[in-house]
Amino acid sequence: MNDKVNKPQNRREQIDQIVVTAQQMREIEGRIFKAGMPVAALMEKVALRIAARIQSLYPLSNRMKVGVLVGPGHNGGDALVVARELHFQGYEVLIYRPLSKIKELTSYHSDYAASLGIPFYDEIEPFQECDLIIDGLFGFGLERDISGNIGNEIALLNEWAQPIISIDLPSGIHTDTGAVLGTAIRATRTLCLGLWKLAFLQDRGLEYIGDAELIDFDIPLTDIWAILGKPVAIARMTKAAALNCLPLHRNLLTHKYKQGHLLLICGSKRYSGAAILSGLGARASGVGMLSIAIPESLKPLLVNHLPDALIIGCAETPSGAIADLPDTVDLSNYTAIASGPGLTVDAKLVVQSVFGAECPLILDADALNILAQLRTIPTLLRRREATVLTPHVGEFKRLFPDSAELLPDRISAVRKASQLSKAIILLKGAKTAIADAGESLWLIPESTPALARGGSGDILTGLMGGLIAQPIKQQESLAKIVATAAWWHAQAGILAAKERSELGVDPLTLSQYLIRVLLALLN
Ligand SMILES: NC(=O)C1=CN([C@@H]2O[C@H](COP(=O)(O)OP(=O)(O)OC[C@H]3O[C@@H](n4cnc5c(N)ncnc54)[C@H](O)[C@@H]3O)[C@@H](O)[C@H]2O)[C@@H](O)CC1
Ligand SMILES: Nc1ncnc2c1ncn2[C@@H]1O[C@H](COP(=O)(O)OP(=O)(O)O)[C@@H](O)[C@H]1O
Ligand SMILES: [K+]
Repeated sequence: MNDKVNKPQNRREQIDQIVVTAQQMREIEGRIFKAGMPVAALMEKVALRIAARIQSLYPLSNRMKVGVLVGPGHNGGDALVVARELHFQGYEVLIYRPLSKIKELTSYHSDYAASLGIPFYDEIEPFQECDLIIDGLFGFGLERDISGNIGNEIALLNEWAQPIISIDLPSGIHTDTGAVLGTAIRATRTLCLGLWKLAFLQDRGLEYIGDAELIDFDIPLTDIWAILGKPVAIARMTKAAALNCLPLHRNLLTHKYKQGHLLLICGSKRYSGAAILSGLGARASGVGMLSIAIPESLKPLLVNHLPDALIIGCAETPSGAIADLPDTVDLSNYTAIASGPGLTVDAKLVVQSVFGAECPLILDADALNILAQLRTIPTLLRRREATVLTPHVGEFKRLFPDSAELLPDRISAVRKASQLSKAIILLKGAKTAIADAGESLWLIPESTPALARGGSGDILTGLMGGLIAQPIKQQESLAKIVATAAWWHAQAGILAAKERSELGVDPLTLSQYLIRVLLALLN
């Protein structure tokens, strides 16, 4: 079983971890062309794979009318090759080509398609009859807003019911930020070509991208590393990447204190459930020892739910928040501390008291609000050990008002905040992003809106604390372990949603699916 964990990654596993900007994609392609690959040959190869995929998704039935939207660049060129192939396979094809000034290679394909008798149109109206639309208007070459008539025609097209497959990117979506440039195609599915573009990992463009899949066209890994460096600065957290950071196999001679000791500081009279949920998340991590500091009056409740945890009753403020940790607590006993869920901002003293701890510190929820009151950046810069912050966008804005100006470009915003504060920051969302002070950036590519539910973040805090507390392979960075926790959490959500529907993923259920994610990996 250990062999499974240590096995070298195959090409597809490596490709799946890579994310590029438009500029990087251009440079990588540039190397391929410079090495001798003809541009036309590459276009043919890519487009044949796209055509094959489209045929498997939409097999030819008696009547299948396909509308192909063709832009002025090589995205349009790809679309024309697809149009030609589908025509030869017996699909009824029509082409919308709104711009007459087009690149040379694209114009050759355009001439040939026309010579075959495929009809061309410069208005969208006739395409309402189509069973399927293929969007090859713009790919990663789109630099300015789509304007004028094309914009209006896209808006009209978006109101129709037939499926739309976008080639490379939905036309109108910015390759790096996911922003809508004027108007954009709302695709049912997008076939991303060669390497994942950044837009697929930004929340903003997701509603336009639809289902996303990668069409590999054998870009040599050496050309990728030559442009991106190795290890890459921005990576997608996939199963293959997570494998090394999960505590799947224990040392035979281990004992409980060797498996990490997490201190969770959470809960208040007002929010007692948050303490339970964080505790359940931590328990699922398999951490050797779990201590939970909570207001004294919650002790019976916590013992009831987590009999395995060491419950530390703390003095309470008049509002029922933790006033301070008891003198008997020695912070040097823990391998990680996680604080925040359910604390309320009245627990200011206790949050302040853990800043001096010499182990990784994870701050979430109210601990983040308290941090913002204490002045985020100077406070974090005084920390000697690593700090991990797990804000959602609202908390992020309170913590880092200056970096938040970069929103909705979440990736740039989280990276800047991390550089300024030297903390590892996990910005929650549909595509959660984890930045490590400019060192690395991890993105969680798969998740489910089923997780958008009060309390699911509390599970994540406990799980992450428990994972960080454990002895993970030394060469793995803390940011990668944080990203692994987020991956694990998201996978549990996906699995639970599959079996119980998106409404069936309450946080308690979510905590029970965490272990099933590991079981699936082991089997
Ligand atoms: N070389 C090849 O054959 C390959 C082609 N690929 C395809 O090529 C695409 C990139 O091709 P290009 O660099 O030609 O770029 P695009 O086809 O994405 O579009 C750029 C073209 O649109 C024009 N343009 C940009 N913004 C506009 C606007 N707002 N209104 C009107 N015109 C505008 C530009 O002047 C340029 O002619 C990829 O997305 C992909 O589909 C690659 O993925 C694979 C290899
Ligand atoms: N639309 C979505 N798609 C996928 N995951 C989501 C979505 N919305 C929220 N999440 C995830 O759900 C969790 C919510 O956490 P948080 O906002 O802290 O909630 P709470 O504090 O109530 O527990 C985060 O892990 C976040 O990434
Ligand atoms: K496109």
